[in-house]
Amino acid sequence: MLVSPAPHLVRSLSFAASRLVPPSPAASFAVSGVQPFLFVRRSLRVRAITSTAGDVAEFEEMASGTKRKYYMLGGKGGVGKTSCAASLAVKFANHGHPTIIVSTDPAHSLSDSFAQDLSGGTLVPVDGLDAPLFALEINPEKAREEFRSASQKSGGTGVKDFMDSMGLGMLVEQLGELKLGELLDTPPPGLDEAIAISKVMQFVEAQEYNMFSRIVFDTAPTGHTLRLLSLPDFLDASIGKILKLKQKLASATSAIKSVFGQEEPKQDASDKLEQLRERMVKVRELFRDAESTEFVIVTIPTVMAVSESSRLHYSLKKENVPVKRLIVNQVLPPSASDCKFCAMKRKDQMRALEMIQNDAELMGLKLIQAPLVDVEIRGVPALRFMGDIVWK
Ligand SMILES: Nc1ncnc2c1ncn2[C@@H]1O[C@H](COP(=O)(O)OP(=O)(O)OP(=O)(O)O)[C@@H](O)[C@H]1O
Repeated sequence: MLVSPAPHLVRSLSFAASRLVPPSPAASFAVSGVQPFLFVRRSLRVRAITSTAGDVAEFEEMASGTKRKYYMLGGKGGVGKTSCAASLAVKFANHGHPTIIVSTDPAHSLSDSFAQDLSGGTLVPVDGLDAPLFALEINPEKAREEFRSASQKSGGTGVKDFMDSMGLGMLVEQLGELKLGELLDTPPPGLDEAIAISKVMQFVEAQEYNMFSRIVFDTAPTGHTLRLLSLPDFLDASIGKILKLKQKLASATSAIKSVFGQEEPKQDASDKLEQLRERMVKVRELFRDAESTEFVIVTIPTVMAVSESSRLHYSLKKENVPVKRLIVNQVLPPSASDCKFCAMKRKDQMRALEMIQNDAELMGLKLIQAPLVDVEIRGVPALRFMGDIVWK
C-alpha cells in the first residue's frame, strides 16, 4: 500500500499537484503546533495528513541572490538524498537559477531519479525543464583510475627506469618507499570522494560554467562524507612526501641533465597530486563557508537513522560545516484505515520524531517533514511535485 511502482502515475503527478485539497481540520493530529502534510494516494486522490510540528524549508531564502550557492545533501543510505537533492535542483532551475546537480556517490542514482541517462562523467542537460539544469555524475573509481594511469605513465616506472639508468638507486628506493602505486591501489578512506569532488571543482571553476548560480550535491552516504571531511593526515603527509621527492628529483635531474644533456623526466603524477592537494584545500574551505555553502541532512523517522543523523551533525559541527536544515523524509500519514501495520509504523515514526526534538544535536535545526508518497519519485514531473511539498 505504501510504495508501489506506478510509472503512469508519476507522469500524472504534476497534474495531481494542481488538485491538492486544503487539509481537513478533522484530520488534525492532536499534537500542539501540528502542520498539515499531503499524502498522495495511488488513486491520485490527495488527502491531507498531519504530523508533529515541522518548519518550512524557507525556499525563498535558499533561492535569494544571484551569487553562487552550494547545497550538499547527505545522510544515511536510502533515506531519499537523491530525491530531495534532485527535487531541489529542479526547483532552483524553475526559479531562474541555472543549476548543476552533481552526484559523487559511487552508486549513482541521478539517472534513475530523473529517468534519463546522465552518466558519462560530464555535464549532461536534463530534459523536461524549460530552465537550464545540468547533471554531473562523477565516478570516483574512474577518477582514481585516470589518476593512477597518469602515475604509471611517467611518475612510476618511467621515473624509476630513468633513475636506474642514471645509477641513482638511492632515490629509486625512496620512490619505492613512498608507495604511490599502493596509495592509489588501496586508497586511504576518503580519497575516492576527495578525487571526485576535486574533479567537480575542475568543472565548477571553469569560466564557461560561471553562469551556474546553484550547485546541488547528492553526496555519498554518511560514512564517505565524514571521511572526506576529516581526510586522514596520512593523505596530506603522503602528498607532502611525494612533492618533496619531486623537488629532489628535479634538482637531481637538472644536475644530470647539465652533465649528460638528458631530458628531465615528466612529473605528471606529482603535478596531479599537487593539483589534488590544492583543490582539496579549496574544497575544505568551500565546505566551511557559511556564506556560500549549506549541508542539508536528510533522514527518515527511525531510531537508527535519527541516531546516525545526530552523529553526522556532531561531526559536521566539529568540522565547522554549516548545517541549518534537517529533512525528515517518508513520514507516514495518520492511519485512516484499520491497517494495524500502518498504525504501528506511524507510532514508531512519531517516537523517532520526538527523539529528534529532544536530541541535543538535532533540536536546533530547522525540521522539514516530507511525506511518504505511494508512488516512486521518478522523472521531472514527479521531482517537481516533490520539490513543491518539501522545499516550501
Ligand atoms: N517521500 C518519499 N515517498 C516515497 N518514496 C520515496 C520518498 N523519498 C524517496 N523515495 C523513494 O525511496 C527510494 C530511495 O530514494 P533515493 O534514491 O532518493 O535515496 P538515497 O538516500 O539517495 O539512496 P542511496 O543512499 O542509495 O543513494 C527511491 O525509490 C525513491 O523514489
